[in-house]
Amino acid sequence: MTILSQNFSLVNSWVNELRDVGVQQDRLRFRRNLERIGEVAAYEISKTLDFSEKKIQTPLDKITVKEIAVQPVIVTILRAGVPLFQGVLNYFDKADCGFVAAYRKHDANDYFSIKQDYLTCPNIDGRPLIVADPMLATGASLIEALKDLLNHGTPSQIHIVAAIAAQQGVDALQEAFPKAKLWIGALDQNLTAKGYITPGLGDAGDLSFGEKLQR
Ligand SMILES: O=c1cc[nH]c(=O)[nH]1
Repeated sequence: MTILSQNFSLVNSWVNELRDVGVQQDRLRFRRNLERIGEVAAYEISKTLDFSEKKIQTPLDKITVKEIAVQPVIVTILRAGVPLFQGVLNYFDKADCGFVAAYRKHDANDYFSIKQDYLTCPNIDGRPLIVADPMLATGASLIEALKDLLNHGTPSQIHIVAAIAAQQGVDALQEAFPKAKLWIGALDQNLTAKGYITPGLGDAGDLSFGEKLQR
């Protein structure tokens, strides 16, 4: 697991702004900070990919260069994942993309189960798979989405990008997918009874796009 804020960088400032109630209501800034974390994660992931040689012609000469051998597939879970996903896609601009729709269905006691009702993805066989999910809380929706994705093919690598992860979600994910590499903005220790990361930042989907109606 790589914690992108561990060595103190701009990522710390972006995560701080995501968390800060005095700043996080600025939706444009909130989404852009998620996007920036996605961009940094994409850059770090790119260092772990396979590169192959190709020849290009400059205006002056031919040159042999190194290029990403196989473009990744980037997947996100709607709707909260969209800004982080956009950041990863900004850098991996030749990637293919997939989408999963999942939501927490709450019962009368406010316990929730994960309902996944849509998945579309291009061929992931032999390609790096990057899943962008901003809040890795229990890991339940991510694990379910990944299991479903792996019914569609076998990626060469699995990378998970999150802005904030809870230790419980990290543990669950690492147990279910020991080979997956995690790239997270910051690691928090706790979850509330309702499955929110604490201190966390609140509801990433609502802060990005407005408060949803409960269903
Ligand atoms: O803390 C959390 C957990 C899941 N989703 C969120 O938006 N926030």
